[in-house]
Amino acid sequence: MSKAIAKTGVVTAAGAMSGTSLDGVDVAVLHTDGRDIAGFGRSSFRAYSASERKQIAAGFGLWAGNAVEEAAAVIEAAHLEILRDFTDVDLIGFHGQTLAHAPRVHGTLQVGNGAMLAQELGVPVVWDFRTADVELGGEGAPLAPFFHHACARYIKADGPVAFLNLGGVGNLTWVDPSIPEPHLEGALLAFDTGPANAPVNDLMQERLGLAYDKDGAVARGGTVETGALELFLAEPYFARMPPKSLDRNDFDEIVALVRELSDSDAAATLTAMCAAGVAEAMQHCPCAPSKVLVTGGGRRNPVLMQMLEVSLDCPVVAIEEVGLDGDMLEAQAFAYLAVRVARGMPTSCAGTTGVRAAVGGGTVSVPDLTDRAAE
Ligand SMILES: Nc1ncnc2c1ncn2[C@@H]1O[C@H](COP(=O)(O)OP(=O)(O)OP(=O)(O)O)[C@@H](O)[C@H]1O
Ligand SMILES: CC(=O)N[C@H]1[C@@H]2OC[C@@H](O2)[C@@H](O)[C@@H]1O[C@H](C)C(=O)O
Repeated sequence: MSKAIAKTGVVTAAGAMSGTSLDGVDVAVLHTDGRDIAGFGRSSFRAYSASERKQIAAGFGLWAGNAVEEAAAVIEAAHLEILRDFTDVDLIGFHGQTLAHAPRVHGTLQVGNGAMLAQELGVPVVWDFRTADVELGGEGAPLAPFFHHACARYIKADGPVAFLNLGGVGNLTWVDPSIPEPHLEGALLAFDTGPANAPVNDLMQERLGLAYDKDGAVARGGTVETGALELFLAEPYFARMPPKSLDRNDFDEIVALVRELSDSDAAATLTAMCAAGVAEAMQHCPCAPSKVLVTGGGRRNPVLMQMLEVSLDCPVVAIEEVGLDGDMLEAQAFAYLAVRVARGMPTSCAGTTGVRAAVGGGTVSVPDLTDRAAE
């Protein structure tokens, strides 16, 4: 006996996301038919301990081996813990943890076994969202854009808007909500903008033993070193046309560009690099969006937000201004994508990952409840 997923109508899904900054697992509930947002449900966050963070980070950049298996075990245990509180949903979208991402060379690796989670939780789990896209020639990321299209319609945006996620890595989605499905390739342009908070976090950890530059307190007193900023913008990534995506550690060496600088000048310069990457990215938008809606932890950094306001030609606001939740948007996205995968709807297209045809990636694991029914 297995638990089937309804083929039509609004269902309730929970999305679980563990992002590149390794702060913890976000879980958020969404009511949707896979096309429109019918409503938002509750959400929760489960932080990683310092030792869990260390074990997961030991797997960064690796594709197999003990460190990867250990990281996967930590991811699975943390997700089981938080998701036990969400077994009343119809299905779960489980992103897992990206350990390595090199779509044109090796592929993409998100660890955590969704089939095991489905069996343990007794709820269907959709997982491994990125592999199919990469196998068909796509970047495998970003995948939130189809959800951004639904969000733009939900907030009744009357023209193009942009969603900017500032986590460890930055990603931008330009959306024209007036172009409906099934023509999303003309409605969306999305790609990673460059490093966002990851280099600042690494600097804070290395020099001050801090997890991040809270409220931009260190960067605030600093001066941006323009020479380092120019070297950063000369990186070939910025000359590439989208679609394009990044691994968390692709820009590791940029921390070296600020090695000689004081703590505050270095923090200011790395923060300015994040903003400059976004400014470069905006030039690719088919037309200017009316607003840039910022999600992810970077929206809490006033120094970064001010740099963005100065360097972009349109208003930049935290996404709460339009009534959405900037901490949970990615978790909600994977709830939305799970429903689409379960219903055979596409989750990426040429404008989002560069994949040639619209594809629906993901594995659906339905628990076998035979033993439970007999109990
Ligand atoms: N008050 C704050 N001041 C400055 N920076 C902050 C603040 N709050 C959060 N951040 C930054 O945001 C980061 C977390 O962002 P977020 O949770 O969006 O990342 P993520 O989802 O793990 O990453 P990604 O989207 O790349 O997968 C923190 O590591 C920190 O750098
Ligand atoms: C390979 C991978 O996990 N990429 C993440 C990462 O974190 C931010 C950025 O890089 C984005 O491309 C993506 O995540 C979001 C949720 C996405 O797929 O839309």
